[in-house]
Amino acid sequence: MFLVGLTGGIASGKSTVSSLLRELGCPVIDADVVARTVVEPQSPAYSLIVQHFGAEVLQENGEIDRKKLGHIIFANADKRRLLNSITHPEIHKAMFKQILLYFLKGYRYVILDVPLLFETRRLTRFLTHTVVVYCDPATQLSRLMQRDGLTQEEAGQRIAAQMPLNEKRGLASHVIDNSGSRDDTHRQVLRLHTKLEDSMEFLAVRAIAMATVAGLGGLLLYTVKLLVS
Ligand SMILES: CC(C)(COP(=O)(O)OP(=O)(O)OC[C@H]1O[C@@H](n2cnc3c(N)ncnc32)[C@H](O)[C@@H]1O)[C@@H](O)C(=O)NCCC(=O)NCCS
Ligand SMILES: Nc1ncnc2c1ncn2[C@@H]1O[C@H](COP(=O)(O)OP(=O)(O)OP(=O)(O)O)[C@@H](O)[C@H]1O
Repeated sequence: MFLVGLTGGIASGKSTVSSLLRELGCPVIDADVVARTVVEPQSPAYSLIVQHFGAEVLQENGEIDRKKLGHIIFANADKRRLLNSITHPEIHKAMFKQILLYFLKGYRYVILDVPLLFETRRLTRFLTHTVVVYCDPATQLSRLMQRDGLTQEEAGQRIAAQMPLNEKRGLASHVIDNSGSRDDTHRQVLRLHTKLEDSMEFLAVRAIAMATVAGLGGLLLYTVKLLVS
C-alpha cells in the first residue's frame, strides 16, 4: 500500500476534492474530522485544552466551543502552537490506526487529507505522492469569508496562520488548480484518479512485506530445526 498526501490552504478546496475522490471509491482519511474526535470530552487532549485554555472554551454541554477556540488560536501564534502541540500527536496516532485498518483490508493506497501537511512535516516521509489543492489568493480570501462568515481581517489572519499556498504548490508532486469552476476541478480530479489507479508503487511495498514474512518464516524454521537436532 502507498500513501498520498492531499493538502492546500484554508478554504482552497481540499474537502471539495476529497469528496470527489471518495465518490470515485478512494479511501480518504480527513485530518479535520480526526481532529474533532481526539478532543471529545474525557480524551487526554480535551483535558489538556481545558487545563491550558480554561473552561471558557467549553460549550454548556461540556464539548469544546470550536468557534471560540478558533478565534483565540488564529489571533495568537503562541496559543496556536500550544494547541497544535496538544492535538497533533493525538491526530497522528489516530490517523496511523486508520491507515493500518485500510492496509489490513487490502487497499492499494490511502489518501490523507491533511491541511498542515507541509507545516508539520511529520507525515511527509511516508508519502509517495503529494497533492496540493491550489486557488489564487483573492479567490481563497473571498471563499473563506463567504463560507465561514468572517471579516476580511479575520479571514486574512487564518490564511496567514499557514504556509503560503504558492510555497505549498512548489512542494507538491501534483497540483489541482481550484481557482476556476467546479467542473474544471472535477476534470483535474479524474486525471489524478487515473494516475493513482495506474500507479504500481503498491507492488514494491507488497514485495517487501512478502519478503519480510518469508524471511521471518525461514528464520523460525531454522530455529526450530536447531532446537530439535
Ligand atoms: C481551531 C479549531 C478548534 C477550529 O475548529 P473549526 O471547526 O472552526 O475548523 P476546522 O477544524 O474544520 O478547521 C478548518 C481549517 O482551519 C485550518 N486550521 C485548523 N487548525 C489550524 C492550525 N492549528 N493552524 C493553521 N490552520 C489551521 C485548516 O485549514 C482547517 O482545514 C480546530 O481547527 C482545531 O482544533 N485545530 C487544531 C488541530 C489542527 O491542527 N487541525 C488541522 C488538521 S491537522
Ligand atoms: N471551484 C469552486 N467554485 C466555487 N466555489 C468553490 C469551489 N471549490 C470550493 N468552493 C467553495 O469554497 C469553500 C471552500 O472549499 P472547501 O471547504 O472544499 O475548502 P477546504 O480546503 O476543505 O477548507 P478548510 O481548509 O477550511 O477545511 C466552500 O464553501 C466550497 O463550497
